[in-house]
This record gives sequence, C-alpha cells and structure tokens, in this order.
Amino acid sequence: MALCGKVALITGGAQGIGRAVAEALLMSDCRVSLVDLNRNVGEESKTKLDAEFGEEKSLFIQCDVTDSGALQDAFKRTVERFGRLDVVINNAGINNEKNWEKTIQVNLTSVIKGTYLGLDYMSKEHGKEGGVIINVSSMAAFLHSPHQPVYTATKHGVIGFSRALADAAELGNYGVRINVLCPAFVDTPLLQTVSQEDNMGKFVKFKDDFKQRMDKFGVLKPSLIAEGMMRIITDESLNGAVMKITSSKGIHFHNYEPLSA
Ligand SMILES: NC(=O)C1=CN([C@@H]2O[C@H](COP(=O)(O)OP(=O)(O)OC[C@H]3O[C@@H](n4cnc5c(N)ncnc54)[C@H](O)[C@@H]3O)[C@@H](O)[C@H]2O)C=CC1
Ligand SMILES: CCCCCC(=O)/C=C/[C@H]1[C@H](O)CC(=O)[C@@H]1CCCCCCC(=O)O
Repeated sequence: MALCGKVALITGGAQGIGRAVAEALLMSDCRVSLVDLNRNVGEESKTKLDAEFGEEKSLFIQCDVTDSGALQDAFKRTVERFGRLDVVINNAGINNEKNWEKTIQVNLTSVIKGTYLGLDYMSKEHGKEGGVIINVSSMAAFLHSPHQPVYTATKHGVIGFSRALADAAELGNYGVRINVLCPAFVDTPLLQTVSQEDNMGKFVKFKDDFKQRMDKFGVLKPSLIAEGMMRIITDESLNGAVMKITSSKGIHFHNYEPLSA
C-alpha cells in the first residue's frame, strides 16, 4: 500500500505503541486519527504532533473503546474530517486481572467491534476501496504467564478472531487485509502496571517473577514495534499473518500449518 495521503485510525493512539505508530505514519505522509480514552495525554500528543507535522495532519478523539456508540462516532468523525479510511489499528489495551471483565471488554470485545467498523468503512462489500486492519495481540498469546491469565486469554482471542476473519475477507473479496502484531515486552506505561495491586490483584505476588522475565527477554523500544507495523501496512501480500517482535529474533512471523480440511 502506498501511504501518501492515506488515512489511519489508531485506538490507544495517545501514548506508547499507538503513539509511536502514529509518528511513523505521519512521517510517511498519512493523516492519522488518535482515538483514546485519556484526554490529557491525547491532547498533549496532538500538540506535539502538530508542531512536527502540521495541525491538519492529525485528529485526537477522546473515546472509550468499550462504549460502542462512542467508537462508532470516532470512525464517523475520522471519515468526515479526512474523507476516507485506509488503515485501522486496534491497539488500545489494558492489563487488569482484578477487573478482568474490563480487560476482556477493552482487549477483545472492542478489537472485534473496531474490526467490524473498519470493514464497514473500507470493505468492497460496502462499495469502499479496501484497506488494512491490524489487531494488536502480544507474545503472551504464545508464552503464557501465571501472572496474567485473562490478559493472556484476550490476546489468544485476538489472534483467533483476526485469522478467521482474514480468511472470510479473502473468500468474500472484501479488499481488506486483516493481520496481527504480537510484541514481547515494550517500554511503555503499560509495563508499570505489572507491579501494581490495582491491576494485578492476587497475581501481584508474582511481580518479581515478572520482572525476572523482563530481564531475561529484554524490553523493546516502541519504535521497533512501529517498524513492524509499517511493514504489515505496506506489504500487500500479508493477510491473516501473525507478526512477532522479540529481542532475540527481532521482527518475524509465526508459522502456521496450512489448513488441511
Ligand atoms: N507494552 C508492552 O509490553 C506490550 C503491549 N502490548 C499491547 O500493545 C497495545 C498497546 O499497549 P501499550 O502502548 O504498551 O500501552 P499504553 O498503556 O502505553 O497505551 C495504551 C493506550 O490505550 C489507551 N486505552 C486504554 N483503555 C482504553 C479505552 N477503554 N478506550 C480507549 N483507549 C484506551 C490508554 O489511554 C493508552 O493511551 C495493547 O493492546 C497491549 O496489550 C502487547 C505486548 C507487549
Ligand atoms: C501488561 C504488561 C506486559 C505486557 C507484555 C506482554 O504482553 C507480556 C508478555 C509476556 C507474558 O505474559 C509472559 C512472558 O514471558 C511474555 C513475554 C515473552 C517474551 C518472549 C520473547 C522470547 C524471545 O525473545 O525469543
């Protein structure tokens, strides 16, 4: 996909991985809608991006992705403002084993809703021009931990949903590619939550073990995740792909057996 003039919507775009991806897209002359719950951080990020790329290149929309109406409205406002939609990145995520139902709502249910909204605005089924959707999972979907059972479950779910729908998109000629990105530990504010009782609940007692895993596996920079994301966005051959990003192997893909049925 040639990026100049294209429009991307990123949930959780105010900070961390989402923010790094927004910068990479703006550098490629895309226009970007940052959809995020956190108004303060979102407005701060928008101000910084305005100074570097120009005010007209981005939009910040305060939105809780678990509020279906607000998420629908965020897509509508993005298309009203920029006139099109080409890239959807369902990235907003939380780590909360105490309020685990919220974790399912943010990390899985909202990713499903964001994907279906992306299809509404981009699929050839609806007379649109096509595009690409990237759903953010995690290496927790491959290397589960005792500290995050529900977080791990949501990240497994993101992969299953995205790969099944990617096949449907191909069979149905939607013109939309659906792929998954699975980072290992990344240096963002989310990583701080692993030692907080408010987030981990009874699993907080494993916090030292968690930190040992970070020491063992290393912590990646958000800019590397943005590099992987840009590869998925631009490589038109990728559909149903699961990209992993780790310290030991860098950017690479998970190999699945071909369907035998
Ligand atoms: N940081 C890490 O080590 C890893 C992160 N991931 C995943 O990457 C994604 C992004 O995470 P980070 O950038 O690390 O986290 P982060 O905490 O730095 O950023 C997440 C953003 O999502 C927003 N958000 C949270 N709940 C929301 C809601 N209900 N509605 C709208 N926005 C909401 C936050 O306000 C925040 O700006 C998540 O899905 C996370 O699970 C995956 C693997 C590793
Ligand atoms: C919520 C904050 C942490 C989120 C990071 C994440 O998604 C966690 C993944 C870890 C899992 O829960 C336990 C782990 O060990 C996972 C990280 C695994 C990284 C493996 C890298 C292997 C390699 O370098 O080859």
